[in-house]
Amino acid sequence: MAPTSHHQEQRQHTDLPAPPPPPGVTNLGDMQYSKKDRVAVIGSGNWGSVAAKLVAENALIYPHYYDEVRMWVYEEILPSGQKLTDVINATHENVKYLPNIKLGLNVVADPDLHNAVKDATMLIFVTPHQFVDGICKRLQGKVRQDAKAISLIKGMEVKKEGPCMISTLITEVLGIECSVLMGANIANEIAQEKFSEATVGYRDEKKVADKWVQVFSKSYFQITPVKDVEGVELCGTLKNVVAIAAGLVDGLQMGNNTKAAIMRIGLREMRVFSKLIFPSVRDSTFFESCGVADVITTCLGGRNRKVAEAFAKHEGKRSFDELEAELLQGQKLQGVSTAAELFEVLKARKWEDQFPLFTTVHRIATGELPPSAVVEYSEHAPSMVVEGAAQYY
Ligand SMILES: NC(=O)c1ccc[n+]([C@@H]2O[C@H](COP(=O)([O-])OP(=O)(O)OC[C@H]3O[C@@H](n4cnc5c(N)ncnc54)[C@H](O)[C@@H]3O)[C@@H](O)[C@H]2O)c1
Ligand SMILES: O=P(O)(O)OC[C@H](O)CO
Repeated sequence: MAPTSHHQEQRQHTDLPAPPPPPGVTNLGDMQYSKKDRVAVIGSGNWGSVAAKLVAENALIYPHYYDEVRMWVYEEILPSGQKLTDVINATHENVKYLPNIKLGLNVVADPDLHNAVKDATMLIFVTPHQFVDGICKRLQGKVRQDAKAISLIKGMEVKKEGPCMISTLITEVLGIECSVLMGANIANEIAQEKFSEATVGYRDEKKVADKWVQVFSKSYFQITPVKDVEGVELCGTLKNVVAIAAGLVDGLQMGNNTKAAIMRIGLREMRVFSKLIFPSVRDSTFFESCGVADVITTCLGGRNRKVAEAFAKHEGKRSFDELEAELLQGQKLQGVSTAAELFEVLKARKWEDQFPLFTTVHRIATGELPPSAVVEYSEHAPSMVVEGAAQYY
């Protein structure tokens, strides 16, 4: 049965004038007051829960949002025998994926995907990337055609014709516009309201980007809109492969200089790959939170780094899948599958030599190379430049 909202009495400030726009937002135009928006979050993992907390707080502050934020939960039974959704709705905490953080009384966990998105005008997609295709297919014909979407998902799909970004997949399957939000955003830190930044990538309409900026912004979470969906999304996607390399370096105890070198080489491959695939990608995007800042934070403190460190410590004898299950308890890595997807693209285009770090990470993850190979390719790199790429180095 679909859950109901218990929190109407919790709404605050609805009779007050709207607060000033957040930093970076110049003009919300008439969209700010013309109709109420209903926000739904599709996904409820570590970052999904934080996203729900952020938007639910803002939904109570701004009068032009409905209070209730529905969060679709992939239902599971906890060791206590209770359903995760029941526990979230009773305690207002995602005890499995974001323990000890209150999500807000207006976040309603809903295991029914169709009900979760019903009447929503703003759809936030935030699941591990491997599940989004199936979720979108289930949502076909079930979302409002005037709804706007945003993807917080760091990952991509590979189709016959090449890489397909998740925002594109959402647009293709659901027929609605999709922006992206990426950045140096380790979820647990934002949940604790520690200052950080993010980047919204949008395609055409700045007005739409401004709405997304508004609904996510807090004084401790500052967002810059950038008209470069592909650049922002590729940054968020590819940095997970660099994070695996950084974790291997940590596991091999190679020190800070080596790790900094891996981060630099990784950022360079991110930029070259992005620009070869989408020449419209802007250089400046790599200097936003979604670019260099996310590479840094993910290589210092992310889950991909953590699991790759353990993989190297075990000399590749325990698989990433096994270590992921043991170390992350249900949370998902994106870097290993992204390395495989990336490798498919590189192989199809005969670009493997052009991207030695990306290629080597994949070969290490599959057991073809030992973890130490992460630093054993770079002497070959400069001479290998495919046509069109030289300009990006
Ligand atoms: N956690 C972070 O710090 C962080 C920060 C920024 C971006 N991201 C990105 O956000 C996306 C979502 O990550 P997360 O951290 O919210 O999730 P997570 O890794 O914490 O949790 C995994 C989620 O997948 C769900 N799930 C498991 N099997 C499923 C299935 N078959 N179908 C659908 N869902 C299933 C689980 O219920 C859980 O909600 C990823 O692309 C990630 O890269 C994460
Ligand atoms: O924990 P990771 O490695 O999935 O990274 C989390 C975020 O993407 C960091 O911005």
